This record gives sequence, structure tokens and C-alpha cells, in this order.
Amino acid sequence: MLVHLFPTLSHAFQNWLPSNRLFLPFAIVLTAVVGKRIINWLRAPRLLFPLPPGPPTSWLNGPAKPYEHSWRNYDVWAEEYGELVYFSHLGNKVLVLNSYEAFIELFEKRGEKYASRPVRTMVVDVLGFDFMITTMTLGEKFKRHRYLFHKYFKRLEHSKYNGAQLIQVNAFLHDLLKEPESFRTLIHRSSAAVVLRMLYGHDVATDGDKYVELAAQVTAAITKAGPFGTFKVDYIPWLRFVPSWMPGAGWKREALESRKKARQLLNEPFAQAKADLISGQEAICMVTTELEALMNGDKNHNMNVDEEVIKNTAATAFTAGAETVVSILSSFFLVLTKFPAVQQRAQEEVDRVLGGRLPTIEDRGRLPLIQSMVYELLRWNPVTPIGLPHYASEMDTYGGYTIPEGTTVIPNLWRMLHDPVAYPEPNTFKIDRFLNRILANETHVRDKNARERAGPRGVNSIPDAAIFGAGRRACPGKYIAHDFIFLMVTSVLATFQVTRAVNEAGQEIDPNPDYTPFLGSHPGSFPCVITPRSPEAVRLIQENEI
Ligand code: HEM
Repeated sequence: MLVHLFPTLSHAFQNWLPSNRLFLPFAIVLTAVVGKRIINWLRAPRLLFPLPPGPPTSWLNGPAKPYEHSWRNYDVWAEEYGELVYFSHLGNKVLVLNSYEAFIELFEKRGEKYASRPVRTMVVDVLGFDFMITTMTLGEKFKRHRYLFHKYFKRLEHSKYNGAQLIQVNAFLHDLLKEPESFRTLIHRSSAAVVLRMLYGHDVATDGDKYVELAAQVTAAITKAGPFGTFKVDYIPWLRFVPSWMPGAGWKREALESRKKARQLLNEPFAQAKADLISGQEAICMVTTELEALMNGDKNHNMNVDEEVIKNTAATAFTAGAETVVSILSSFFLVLTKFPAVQQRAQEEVDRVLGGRLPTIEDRGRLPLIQSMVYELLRWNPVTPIGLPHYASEMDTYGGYTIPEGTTVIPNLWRMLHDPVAYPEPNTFKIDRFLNRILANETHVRDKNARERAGPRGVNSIPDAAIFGAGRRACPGKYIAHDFIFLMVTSVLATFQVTRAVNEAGQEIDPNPDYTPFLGSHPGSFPCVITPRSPEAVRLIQENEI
């Protein structure tokens, strides 16, 4: 049949050709077009490998999540499915990275493909956090903001803020003497005060500062909505159009309230700093320095930095900076209460090195045990147990699996920091876990045997990336965070004693608060007793004028 058909088709084709002279060019064009298509087809990425395994998902609810804390669910899945866990729900592709190797390979070594963020409907469209650098997808807008952030907070710049940090540490010690039972409120105030001074030149009021309260409310909203999929609208974006008066739309009403506060946080401290600048009453800070350069047309001013970039960058640093540090300092008080031996060991080093004075940042190199303690605090109960979500901008393969383009990639930092091979007895708080690594790295200590004592690579290594992120989106605030945590921790150890509270039966209460299940995780409230270590300690605090 085909044999008979061929001459007929060939005849028809020859008749159809305008003339035999055109046959050659026609054939060339045809071959080029078809050939190109074939090459493109061969080159196009396709599912050469299967998708990573993952939990079954129900049409309406996605995968079952028995725990409120997403990292606990991820942990259960990791046990069952391994280092990559993938699921898809209503067209949203989600990949959880459970191993440090996969995390570094994808976010750092192949960083370009994973440096963007997924569009988060709840956080960005409903709550209005589009001004935060943390939520920005890759592109010009992101570059301009990140540039300004780095200008002020990069490694070589951060020490400029140590003076402002020390003032807040002293204020904290003074306040703790007066009202030790309010230590959590005081931590909030001093953490916010540092960034408010650096960014807007704002000095916080002793009682009920409006910006400190605003920051607490705004961060509560963003951190709650942070874990991907907490709200259905993350999966079904059109739900954002649901009118807030509709029954069942309580989440929308609440979100609109938070949105108003987020706008206040973005606009009000900035407007105040700008007004101060115009009236000549400005304090030196990031906002006024940048605004002044912009208004005066300073030739060194980067023209990509306009008023909006300055405002957004300041609001990002305020939101990200105030709450993260609160979490770790609350954990610090919890550790002192729970583990008296840890407190005693830490105080021995502080007393030996400082000899009864308060610390400055220059003391850090001489306090390796305190440095180890700070890292252990950041590891034991990390501030951001699931980091921030990244986005796969193109299809990729890893470990024999395909990662489709458009996948939201969540690093399960909690699991990486509790890997029993990397951190033996991961749930135990070991103050000296990182001591030998720190001694081996501190050049002036010259402890030649520390490297050997530190053990094989990969065991108790300093977990910087798993704490602050890896690759192009790694935390740009980590240097100022480290400095402030070090100064707070050392100053408290030098001057105060934290002990357990007793119950009505006279028994000591061993506090075991659960941590909040949000993007930024804090310990719940717990009882403790905070007293000055000695009359000399009280004098030391009082002599240090604020
Ligand atoms: C203990 C304190 C802190 C911890 C543990 C922490 C942790 C993190 C983590 C895990 C990320 C996500 C990295 C990624 O996506 O791969 C991040 C991002 C970020 N952090 Fe921090 N952070 C801390 C303090 C701060 C402070 C004090 C600031 C500001 C002054 C800050 C500003 C930021 C910003 C702007 C981003 C977003 C970067 C981007 O999207 O490009 N952080 N942080």
C-alpha cells in the first residue's frame, strides 16, 4: 500500500514545487528548520530521572502534617524518604532538603539556579511584605537592595556599630537590675533598639516605645506566615481575592490588620528620620546618610539607590534584625536556667579573662569557650529551623532525581544541625562542642594540637552555613548578629546569676518550654530567677553610664 502511495506523493510534491530550480534552497531551509527543531528537542531538559520520593498528598490538603512544627514533619519524612523529599500540591512543587551535602551542593555550588525566591502569596500579596529583601525574586530590584544592605552590614563595616551595641548592652544590664522578671521584654527592647539607632537614628523610649511594639507585631505576622503552605492561599493564590467580610475569612481580616502595621513599620520611622534631616536635627544613621547623599546629588552616591530602596532596606534590616536575636538570647537564658554546670564553666572563662570588667568586642578572640557557646546556642535550637525558601529557576538533577523548574526548595536546617554523625548527641547542649575548632582557627592562640583534638572533618564543624544560610541569599546580617550576641552573652555572664525558680512544694522547676512552630522560632515562656552575682557586679553595671 505504502509502496503504491510513495510515487503518487512524490509526483504531487514535484508538481507542487514552483520549479525544479527552487528545489535546492527549499531543501536547505527545510533541513535547517527541522534540524534545529531536532537539536532543540535533544537539548531540552526532560525528566531523565524520576522525581524524588515523598509523602502522598490529598487533593484538598496536600501531604498530612501531624505536627504543628513543619521541621518535625520534615524529620519524619526524611526518615522514610531520605535526603530529598518532594511533593506537589495544586500545581505547587515543593522539595525539602534534609542533608547538608545536598544543601551546599544546590544553594552554594549551583547557587545561580537556586538564588531566587518563590512568590509567596500570603507573605507578599496579602500581608504586603513585598518591600522585604527576604521575599524578593532575583532581578534588578533585588540587586539594588542587596547592594545597599551590604554597604552597611558587610564583614568590614559591621564593627562600626559596636559602639551602639555596647550602649544597648549597658542599658539592658541596668534594666535587668531593676526588673529581672521582665528579662524577655528587655531582650526585645534592646535588640530592636540597636537596629533602630543604626538605621533611623531613633533612641527608644524606656517604656513602651511605639516602634519596638510595632516590630514585635509585624515580625509575629511574617514569621507565622513564613513556613510555606501555612495558609491555603499559598497553594491557591486566587483565594487572596476572597472578601474579608465572608464567613470563614477570619485569616484575611487578621492579615489586613497586619498589613496596615507592616506599612506603618515601613513608612513611619523612615518619615521621621527624613523629617529630622530636613529640619537639621538628624542623628547619623543609615537612612539620613543615604538620603543626604541622594538629595545633594553626591557624586559618590550610587544612582540606583533611590528613596524607595533606602526605605525598603532599612525596614528589612529592622524586621529581620530585631527578632532573630531575641530568639537566641531567650535560648541563652533558658540554657543558664537548665544547665547550671554550663553557666559555671562559662563564668570561669569570663572571670579569668576579664578579671571583673565588662567585655568589649576585642575580647572575643580571648574567649574561645564563649564563642563555642554562642555557636552551640545557634545550633541547639536554631532561630530559623527551616531557613527561608529558595526557588529552582531551571530544571536540575541531583542524586539521581530530577528537580523540576519552579520548585520551592526548603532547607531543613534543623535536621542538618541535629545530624548525629556531624554533631554527636545532637540534643545535648555541649558548651565546648566547637572549642577545638575555634582554637585551631584562632591564629593568635597558636594551639597546634587543637586541630588534632577537633577530630575528623565533618564532626562538630562550625555550622555557619546551616545557621545563616549558604550561597547568594545567605544572611547579610550575620556579622552584626554575632557581635551583639557575643556582647550580651558575655556581659550577662560577667554580672548576673541565673537559677531555677522553685514551686510551692519547694522543688526546683526544670524548664522545658516548647519552641514556637514559626519561621523564626522562640522558646515559650519559662520561670527563672535572675540576681546580680555580687555587690561588685552591681557597682560595675552602675559605673557604666549609658
Ligand atoms: C541570630 C541571628 C540571625 C540568624 C540565625 C539569621 C539567619 C538567616 C537565614 C537562615 C537566612 C536565609 C538565608 C537563605 O535564604 O539562604 C537569613 C536571611 C536574611 N537575614 Fe538573617 N539571621 C540573623 C540575623 C539577622 C540580622 C541581625 C539581620 C539584619 C540586620 C538579618 C538580615 C537578613 C536578611 C536581609 C536576609 C535575606 C537575604 C536575602 O534574601 O538575600 N539577619 N538570615
